Amino acid sequence: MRDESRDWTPLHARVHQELRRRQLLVRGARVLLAVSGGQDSICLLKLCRDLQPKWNWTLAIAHCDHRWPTDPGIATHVERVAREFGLPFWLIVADRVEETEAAARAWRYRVLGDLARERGFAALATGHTASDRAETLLYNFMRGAGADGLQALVWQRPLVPNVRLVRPLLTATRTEIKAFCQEFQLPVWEDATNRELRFARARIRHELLPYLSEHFNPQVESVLAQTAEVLRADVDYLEAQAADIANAAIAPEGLRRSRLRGEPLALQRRVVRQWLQTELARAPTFAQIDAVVSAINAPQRTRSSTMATNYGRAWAEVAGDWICWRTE
Ligand SMILES: Nc1ncnc2c1ncn2[C@@H]1O[C@H](COP(=O)(O)OP(=O)(O)OP(=O)(O)O)[C@@H](O)[C@H]1O
Repeated sequence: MRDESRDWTPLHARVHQELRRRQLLVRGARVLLAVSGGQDSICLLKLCRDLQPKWNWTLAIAHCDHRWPTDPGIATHVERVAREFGLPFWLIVADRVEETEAAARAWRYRVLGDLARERGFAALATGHTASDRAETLLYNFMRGAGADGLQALVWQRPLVPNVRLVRPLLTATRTEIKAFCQEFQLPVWEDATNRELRFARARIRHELLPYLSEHFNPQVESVLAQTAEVLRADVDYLEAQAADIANAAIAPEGLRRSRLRGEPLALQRRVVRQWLQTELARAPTFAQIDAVVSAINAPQRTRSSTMATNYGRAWAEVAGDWICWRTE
């Protein structure tokens, strides 16, 4: 029998190893590929198709039509590509045009997750890359984020019951992927790639990263992606520690100070953030978290400034062993 892996490029081999090492997709899995038509997801499609005989996967393609005026033709193109690759294809068309990038993404993940579950796919695979990871890290860094915000774009996570979202290309940079697509003359729909660029992070991609690469480190994208990877493991560990403390510290009365005293500041902040997330109408700010953290060792009746909570405007106040909410 012919060994297909003889024709593999270094990228094929790397993705194959990552899949195995991280157990992203098991042998024989049913995998739905999210294909936008741009270079990243077309590269994902080619790689998965080539690796398929080794893994014995069942593959299919899904494309979401957002009905953006700039998009005509992409859905038909992706459908044609699916036919060329001999794979089943599903097209999901939006009922209405979403206004923001975030709303469009939320809709996309929802409908793709539903489709995967209904059709019995255990995984939905996307073409996110190391470059996406580096951009997300820089973008969140400049907007202000802790380790949690910087380690965005994980290799895999649950999407809906019985379906995981997996990102097999997270070590590949966009430059590598472009070269791969050119080498195999893959049918990339350029507009789809450009559409991916028009949103908020376009300037990071086109101005900041090239500048950093030229003046500081040519490997900046891979290095930042690795930073995200390291932070991911740190965050997982801290979250697990914080969850244990939160179980004992958070109660209907409020926050139990004796359980938090003596814990490292990193864990105190995490537990307080978790508490505030359930109590406040909006995501807590760094200043709000720190105000409550300083109340852990503060004298009786110390109070924070007023915050918009789920019960109206209130402040956090020290009362014996507790930090509780008080209103006028
Ligand atoms: N219209 C679409 N139909 C199917 N899959 C899509 C579509 N748009 C994006 N995807 C999938 O999502 C991946 C990432 O694309 P893109 O960066 O545009 O989306 P995103 O989810 O908004 O990413 P980010 O979270 O990095 O902003 C693509 O490689 C593809 O797998």
